[in-house]
Amino acid sequence: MAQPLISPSILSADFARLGEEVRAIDEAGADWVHVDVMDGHFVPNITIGPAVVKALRRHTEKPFDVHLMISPVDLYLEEFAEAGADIITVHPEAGPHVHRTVQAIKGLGKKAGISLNPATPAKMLDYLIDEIDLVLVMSVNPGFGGQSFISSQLRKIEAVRKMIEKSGRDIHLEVDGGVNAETARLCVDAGADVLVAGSATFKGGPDRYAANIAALKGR
Ligand SMILES: O=C(CO)[C@H](O)[C@H](O)COP(=O)(O)O
Repeated sequence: MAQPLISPSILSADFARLGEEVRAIDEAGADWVHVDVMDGHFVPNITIGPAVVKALRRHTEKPFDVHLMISPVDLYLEEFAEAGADIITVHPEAGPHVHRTVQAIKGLGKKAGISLNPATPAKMLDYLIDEIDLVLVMSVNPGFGGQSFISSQLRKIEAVRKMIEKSGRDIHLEVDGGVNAETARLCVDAGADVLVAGSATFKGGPDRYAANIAALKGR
């Protein structure tokens, strides 16, 4: 399979040692660092905020791929941008004017992503595809790591890949949720070029990170 970029979700890292964990995945071959931001309102879990993103920034130069599962979202874009996010991904359901949210992210000089929940159709991208840098297909309902991959999302990945090709733009297609060495292959075959993996990266502890990332890349 083509080799995808791997963006380990630090949701599955040891939160008591987050800086070390970020350095360890960087050294183990992670391409990006995926930061899951949850507010206990848009999704039923609470994780981390911009202060933690800022504190982690000095531990790696790899791009910070920040997935905001918060509502309202517009209020916090600037803080995450200043904290060191490189890519900021939002859900269309997180506010009334998602096009404006994308413009705000771009206005902050950051790459903008749109995340599609399992029940959100690819069609949602029709009037956004010309503005964005990344599409994140959620292959679990957002909120928690360690869930099983929802295989109906493979059709959506294929549909989004076609939309990206038609747009002629350079847009990443990222998949998040239940990604392991086996589902990684299915996602890449369907058209994904970036894979988020929490459990499958961090399982077995730091000594395993390099092998886990290599397996996700299909090596
Ligand atoms: O966004 C997320 C949940 O909302 C996580 O990034 C995702 O679930 C990754 O965890 P795992 O690889 O363990 O499934």
